Amino acid sequence: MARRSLHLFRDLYRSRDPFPKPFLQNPIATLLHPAISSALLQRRSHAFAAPPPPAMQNPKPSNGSGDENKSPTFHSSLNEAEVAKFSAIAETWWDFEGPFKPLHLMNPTRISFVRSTLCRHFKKDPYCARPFQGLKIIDVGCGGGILSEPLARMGATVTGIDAAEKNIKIARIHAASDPLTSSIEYICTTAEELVKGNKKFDAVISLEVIEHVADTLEFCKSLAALTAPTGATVISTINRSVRSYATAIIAAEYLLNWLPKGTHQWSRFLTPEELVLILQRASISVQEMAGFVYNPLTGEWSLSDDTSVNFIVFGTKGSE
Ligand SMILES: C[S@@+](CC[C@H](N)C(=O)[O-])C[C@H]1O[C@@H](n2cnc3c(N)ncnc32)[C@H](O)[C@@H]1O
Ligand SMILES: [Mg+2]
Repeated sequence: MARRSLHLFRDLYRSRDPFPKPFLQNPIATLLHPAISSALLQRRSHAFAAPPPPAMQNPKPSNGSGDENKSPTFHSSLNEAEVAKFSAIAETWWDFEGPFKPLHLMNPTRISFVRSTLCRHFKKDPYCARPFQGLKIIDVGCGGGILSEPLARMGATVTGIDAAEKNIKIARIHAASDPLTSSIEYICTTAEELVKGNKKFDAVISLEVIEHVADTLEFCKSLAALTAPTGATVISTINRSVRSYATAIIAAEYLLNWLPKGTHQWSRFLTPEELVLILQRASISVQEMAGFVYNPLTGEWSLSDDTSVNFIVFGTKGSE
């Protein structure tokens, strides 16, 4: 790996492209190069921009006011190849021993972060049964509804959106079996499409999605546009660190077979600093951050200060 890194450095300085693709895929080279973070930000914002999205199967959302044309234009952050990966295994969303087992195991921990940060922000009692009563929350990239359902059980009015129609179908069927979750509105669309309908939510939550989009800045701008002026945005993802290469890719995909091989591309991960900067550019200021750590002895996840692999951020609009 070290030798490969040296070759990549040599190629880097000979190349006209300041960051050739193999360089971006090499963890050691990336960590060693001081300018890599800002270059990656630039590259993610511009060079990786996706082609125009295919027409979604649902009609464009509309608030009926007829002023859709006044809303800002957001380019699609959709990466169709990434969405296809999830569509291919849509039937397994609610198989607790299947490819989404890590998300099921992580769910109580991430819900506890969401619950405490949102309750603090919206001055709700975190100890009552339905602390999110009265809040409109959107789960962007909801998959089969692993997060949407507990949000609804905690009293929120939930909208779940996902770019894959198959995921939405599974989510609808699963939610329909429980009166507490059957009110969830599931739509096959992207955040960018929904922005065109001038929709606003008290909280915009997108967990484990940003590492699968084509343009992180556009994606965050769409999340910001969906967030009400006094609302909150929560995002979780995986850090681009040597540890994440070893655990989230080598161990999870190749040694333990927790995830299908190729689920994640290490170069698409964001460091916490990069995510904070991107959100800042999208007018969201990060107020709280936590890491998730896995205990292999108990098989449980917990919140931690260690953000070296999985982490989650809570932000608010503007400079609040
Ligand atoms: C790793 S799964 C996370 C699912 C869910 N957020 C959770 O944590 O339980 C990523 C999901 O994001 C969806 N997705 C990826 N890019 C998207 C985009 N640009 N817009 C909407 N959904 C997207 C995929 O189809 C997939 O269901
Ligand atoms: Mg992921």
